[in-house]
Amino acid sequence: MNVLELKELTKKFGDFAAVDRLSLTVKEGEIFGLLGANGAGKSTTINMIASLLPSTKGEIELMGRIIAKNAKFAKTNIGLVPQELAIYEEMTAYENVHFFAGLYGLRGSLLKSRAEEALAFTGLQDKKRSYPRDFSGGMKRRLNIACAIAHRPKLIIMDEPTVGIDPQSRRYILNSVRKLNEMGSTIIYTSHYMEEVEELCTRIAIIDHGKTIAEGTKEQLKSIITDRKTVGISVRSTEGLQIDKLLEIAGVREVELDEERRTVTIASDAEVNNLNRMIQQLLEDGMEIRAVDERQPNLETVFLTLTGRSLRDS
Ligand SMILES: Nc1ncnc2c1ncn2[C@@H]1O[C@H](COP(=O)(O)OP(=O)(O)OP(=O)(O)O)[C@@H](O)[C@H]1O
Repeated sequence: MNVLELKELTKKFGDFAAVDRLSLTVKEGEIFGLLGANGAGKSTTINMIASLLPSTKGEIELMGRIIAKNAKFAKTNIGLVPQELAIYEEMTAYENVHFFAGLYGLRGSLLKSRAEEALAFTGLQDKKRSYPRDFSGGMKRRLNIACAIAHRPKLIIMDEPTVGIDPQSRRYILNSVRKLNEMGSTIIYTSHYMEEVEELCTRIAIIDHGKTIAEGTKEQLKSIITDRKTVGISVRSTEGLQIDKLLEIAGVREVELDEERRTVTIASDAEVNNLNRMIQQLLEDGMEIRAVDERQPNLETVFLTLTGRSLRDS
């Protein structure tokens, strides 16, 4: 079953299309990754799915129903973990979850028990009477999640839930995403951390300039670039290294120099046998070579190849 289908979804701010005829399908049971650089249109897309922002054009279907015509159905079946923390500092953790679960339509004793359950799920049961102003960043993020899941939505949307938190809380959140998925929720997970998306997501859409530029499993996305190889060469010092000379070598497409890690990364056409020539050039530049490794393509390489930009720097 398709849990979510976006059909030519468009959002314009004035003349600028932040989301531009974006189509994609999320199936039941998936952890679906939306991967894109800052400003690619991820949050705008999510805000439209969560009915927080009207679309300019196109359609959003949740389990076969158009959300614009089924507002209550959409509200009770979607849980949004927004990028900006949406919790009230002057309310206790329990009161926060109770309040949001009420907004999502829960009432009475069910509301109370589900609020407790969500706090337990996020490891905050001991803190239920505490105020979020005393929480660490990671605990606030967990409370933000508890508020979005108490009503047990079919579709949980997480907009960059691990931004700015410590590694331990990040691990906790990633594990929670997996558990929620195992318990039956379909998840949409947005991030510009390629490693997270690669680790968690069963299918991924790469978004750029408001459009889906590639969609598929990790393996399918990587197979787009099987005609490329990436070689990483570590040297003792990068001083004197001539990037333009490396770029003149047959087959070489891109050269990236990391002075801090003292490595040079060379992307090249896979079928051209040019490793000897690269090494020879580095030796001519006076480099002392420490290690050479041929890297498997990852989502970062896919992104770089499709958009011409690095996910981090753009
Ligand atoms: N209310 C608005 N008015 C005008 N432009 C907007 C508005 N909201 C978003 N934009 C623009 O739309 C584009 C997409 O923004 P969006 O926040 O959806 O990107 P994103 O992929 O979520 O990025 P980030 O990772 O930084 O959250 C950006 O260029 C942004 O400046």
